[in-house]
Amino acid sequence: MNLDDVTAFQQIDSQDMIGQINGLPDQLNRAYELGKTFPLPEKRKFHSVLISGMGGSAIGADLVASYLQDKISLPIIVHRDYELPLWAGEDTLVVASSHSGNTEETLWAYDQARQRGCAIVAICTGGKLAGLARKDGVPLWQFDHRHAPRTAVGFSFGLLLALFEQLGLISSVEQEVDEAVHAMRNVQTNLGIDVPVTHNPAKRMAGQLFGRWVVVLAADYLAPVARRWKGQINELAKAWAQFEFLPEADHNTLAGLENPSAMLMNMMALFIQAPGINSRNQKRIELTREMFMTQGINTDMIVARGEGKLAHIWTSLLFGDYMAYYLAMAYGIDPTPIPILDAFKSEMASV
Ligand SMILES: O=P(O)(O)OC[C@H]1O[C@](O)(CO)[C@@H](O)[C@@H]1O
Repeated sequence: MNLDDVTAFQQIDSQDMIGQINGLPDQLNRAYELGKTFPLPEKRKFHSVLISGMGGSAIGADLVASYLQDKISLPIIVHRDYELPLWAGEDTLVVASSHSGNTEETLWAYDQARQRGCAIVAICTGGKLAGLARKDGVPLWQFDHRHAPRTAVGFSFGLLLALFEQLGLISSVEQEVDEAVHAMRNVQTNLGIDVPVTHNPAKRMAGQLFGRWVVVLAADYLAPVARRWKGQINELAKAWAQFEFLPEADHNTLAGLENPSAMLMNMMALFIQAPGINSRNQKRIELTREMFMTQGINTDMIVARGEGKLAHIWTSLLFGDYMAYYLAMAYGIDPTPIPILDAFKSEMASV
């Protein structure tokens, strides 16, 4: 597929996924402002925050947790499962985050949080979770968004940020949000569908990844961005990908670069770098990449843009979203429907 053939894109992309990706800076801004208008739980003093969600509704929580690691004194745990940990109790704020409001793991966690007397906030577009929150008098943060949950990452992130601010758990990050939005708009000028391959790094990278096994590596506050890249490659391009976090990967993954050699020769390792991450981790990224190359593995580096952490997170995330979109186009695959995940959900609902 010619990655400059915009007419062919329009035929494949049945539900305007590219429109959603283009709209992410506005979405982030809107969500952050909207979150400042929503109701809070009565209790305001917590020892911990647990955010329950899956897939596209969990990744925003990962990003918030790592962005706030040096800004908040409470632990934030992202929970992608049914049973809540024993420590979750009356001093825990549980945020149930589900775009559809119908994800069974999140509804299960919501139910347990109610039984344990946790303070709860429900974030969703509707569904069962909205109904339960209304019935139970739980603060309901309902937003309007009619596309796939993974395209609502600006909402799942921006609403949580506003929640923490409203609760007084962090000081205002408005300036950083503005800077991130500005930096995203800047990088978009090189990433859009009208920008030809010769000037478009996301298209070029998609060309490199076509037919390859992909691993994305990152450290520090960019670790969840590697996870987002992996999820977007899976769900948009219907392609295999994995993520690895540094420094941990230097203590095991590196040792696995020998076998099976045929598969490793078909691998592409992507490293996400930024000037704001711990200087030892920056060094590790360079050295780890060198080790991969010495083993004969193809690599590439993505350098986050903008000044602050939030801009780094969002510019590198946005690059990944465009790249995954172009990879879907290269494979000739509609990036929005995820039939196998839907079929699996129905199967689970029937047993
Ligand atoms: O945000 P929801 O509606 O809870 O869905 C969670 C995840 O489930 C999926 O629909 C697939 O199972 C993902 O696309 C989504 O991110």
